[in-house]
Amino acid sequence: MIEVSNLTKRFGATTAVDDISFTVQPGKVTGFLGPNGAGKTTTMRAIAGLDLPTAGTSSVNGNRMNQHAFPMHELGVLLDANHIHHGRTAQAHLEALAATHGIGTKRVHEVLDLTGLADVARRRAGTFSLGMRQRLGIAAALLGDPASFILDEPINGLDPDGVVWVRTLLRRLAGEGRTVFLSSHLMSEMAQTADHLIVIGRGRLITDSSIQDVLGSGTDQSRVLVRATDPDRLAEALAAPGITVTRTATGGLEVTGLEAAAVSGAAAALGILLHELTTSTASLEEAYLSLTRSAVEYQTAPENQESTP
Ligand SMILES: Nc1ncnc2c1ncn2[C@@H]1O[C@H](COP(=O)(O)OP(=O)(O)OP(=O)(O)O)[C@@H](O)[C@H]1O
Repeated sequence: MIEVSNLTKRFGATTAVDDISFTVQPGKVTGFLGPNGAGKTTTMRAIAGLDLPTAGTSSVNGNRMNQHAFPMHELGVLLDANHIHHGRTAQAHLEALAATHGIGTKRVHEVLDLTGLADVARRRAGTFSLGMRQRLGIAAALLGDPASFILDEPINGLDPDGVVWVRTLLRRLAGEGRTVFLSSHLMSEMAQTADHLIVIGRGRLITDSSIQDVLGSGTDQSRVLVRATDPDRLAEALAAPGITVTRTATGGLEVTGLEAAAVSGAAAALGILLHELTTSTASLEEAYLSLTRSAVEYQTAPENQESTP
């Protein structure tokens, strides 16, 4: 379990993390989201004991990181895949790390196998692609067989096979009862991997909820997409307070405020045939954008925004 209590971190005049508190539960994959500069990396570095907070505390498996005798057995950390000795082979890099904790070569070979790096174990890490460095970083995080993990953008640079592999690995680690905390900007991937989400913006906590709750908060309602033989008559019949019916560019109808069954019932009563009836819920991306709209530090102007003279 990872616990963060009233954590604040300032860099000079910049407050990177502003009095945030949350708990990352074991047995789940928890996603950590926020716009650029929101304070995710700073929070993760503080949890890992790499930076001292200005105020507040964090603990991993019940203790502060600097109180653990063997940190690698408590927390697997991937913060920067480039933080490797480029002249060392992958195997030598892992062996050097393992030696600091009395971990044997057998475990080094196990994690090389687990991360698909066995064939390149004797290549210098400096020649690795970003994806291979990510795998090496994950291998290092796994070395101590820890109960908790923090991973900053672990799928950055991975090919589709690698992305699926990380997803499967993280789900398995959570399934074994471990605590898994990861950041990513890839919403579609987060939606498939995480059970729970912590969202921050400008250093403050915005949301600490299950992924279902976050999805439910993104738009007011689900939408029903309809394709029918007589869309105009159907639209007229569906019109009522609280219900919006709009025409789509391809001649269908998008209905909010009504369940799919009610739409098909109205169509049947009028003898209108339906070619398509689909309920679409908000994507995680929509939900996330709506949650963080006011917390985006580096915002691009909407494409259709007119410039003021
Ligand atoms: N060592 C540092 N010195 C000064 N300012 C820093 C330092 N590290 C982070 N910051 C600032 O703290 C804020 C939070 O940065 P942080 O890297 O934690 O955000 P993030 O959410 O991880 O962003 P991104 O998604 O872009 O990686 C930013 O304004 C950043 O410029």
